[in-house]
Amino acid sequence: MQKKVLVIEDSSTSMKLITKLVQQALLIPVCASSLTAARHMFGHSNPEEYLCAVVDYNLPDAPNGEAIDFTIESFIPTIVVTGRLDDDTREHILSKDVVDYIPKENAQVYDYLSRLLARLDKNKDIGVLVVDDSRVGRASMASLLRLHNFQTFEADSAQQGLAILHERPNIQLVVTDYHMPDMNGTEFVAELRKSMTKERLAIIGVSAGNSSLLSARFLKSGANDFLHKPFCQEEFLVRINQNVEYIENVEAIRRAANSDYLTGLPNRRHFFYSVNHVTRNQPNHQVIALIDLDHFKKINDTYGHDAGDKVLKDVAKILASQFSDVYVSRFGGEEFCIYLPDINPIEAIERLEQLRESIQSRNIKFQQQVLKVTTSIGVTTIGRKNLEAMLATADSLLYQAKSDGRNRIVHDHNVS
Ligand SMILES: Nc1nc2c(ncn2[C@@H]2O[C@H](COP(=O)(O)OP(=O)(O)OP(=O)(O)O)[C@@H](O)[C@H]2O)c(=O)[nH]1
Repeated sequence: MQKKVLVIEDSSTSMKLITKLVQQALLIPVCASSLTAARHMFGHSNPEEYLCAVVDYNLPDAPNGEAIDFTIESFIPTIVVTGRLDDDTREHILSKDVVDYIPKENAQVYDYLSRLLARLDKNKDIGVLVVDDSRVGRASMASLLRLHNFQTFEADSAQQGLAILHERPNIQLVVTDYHMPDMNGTEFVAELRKSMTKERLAIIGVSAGNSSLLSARFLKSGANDFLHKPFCQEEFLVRINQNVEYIENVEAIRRAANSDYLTGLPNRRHFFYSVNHVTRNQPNHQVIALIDLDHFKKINDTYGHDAGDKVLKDVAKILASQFSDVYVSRFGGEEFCIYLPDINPIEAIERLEQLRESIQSRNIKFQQQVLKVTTSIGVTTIGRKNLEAMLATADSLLYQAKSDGRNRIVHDHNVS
């Protein structure tokens, strides 16, 4: 469900800018130009409907941050924007349980706000583990993380931390103290790095130790970052967000490198990588199917390239849903490939026949038109060690399916 953002701001220029950012983040702005209007608009709404509130510190009927108290008391995570840049205001704002404080210094603050809104929305699915034997230390870091919507887990020892990580695959970040009873922080980091890379799990070391060597030891043991205690709330959260963004960016690059831009299916390179892993274990039976759309050029020529793209996307969806248990790829153009390991060849051919029929009977909607397409499929059931050799056989069977009239399967099972 699309979440709402309560915006309380008396400057119409700022309101316009913030409203636009909220909409760009695919959230619904609920706008009020004063505290009174905000109370009226919020009424008895359910705070769960709101992702957060963006509140101006100084309003005509709330000159000293009273609107912040209202949103916090209403259980809405609160981001404060203010034109006041003095330290007293900053201290006053940060003494309250706000998500963040954004001084209106320059145009960059709106970029920061935009990223913050996107983060708050995404953070609800991200786990962060805090490992510290001090209950107070753990609780203070965990409560800051909760303000930023993270799913937060706490461990009072390295062993407990390892157990929680094992149970919670959505943990993307660990914040660990150095002094712990069973294992120190750098030993804990080294242990984690045995199974999880920096790109899969970010680790931030924290310590009150005076030695500047400690940060180097954490980093050399595999931590992504380090913070000296006591740290300021803003620095802690900025570092947390930066490290989470790093993991997300690496994942986005990995996904883009491995998938076909149009259909989202694994691309040829990734298919070879995954399938070569499986073939090394020499599965009992292996089936490879090469699937090629028939007379696809005619669809492009008649209805345009966008219509052709829509056909490719719809066919890819059918493939992905009917063969989610095996390996599917768009090889390029209008050609797809499926690799089925450990399968009875007859069952594989039946499944591929169902696929051919599903594609043939699908009404593909493009603008006001309904498009139809058929496929020719070459299937080799003679498993070989070498993937290229199986593909070459499937290709010649596909060629035969085309020359026999298209919209059919040609296979080599039990053909002498
Ligand atoms: N819309 C669209 N067309 C593509 C894409 N990639 C390749 N094509 C087109 O796919 C068509 C393939 O045409 P051909 O190789 O002649 O094959 P065909 O028309 O399907 O004929 P047969 O395979 O012999 O049945 C060409 O017109 C390419 O431009 C794509 O990503 N999108």
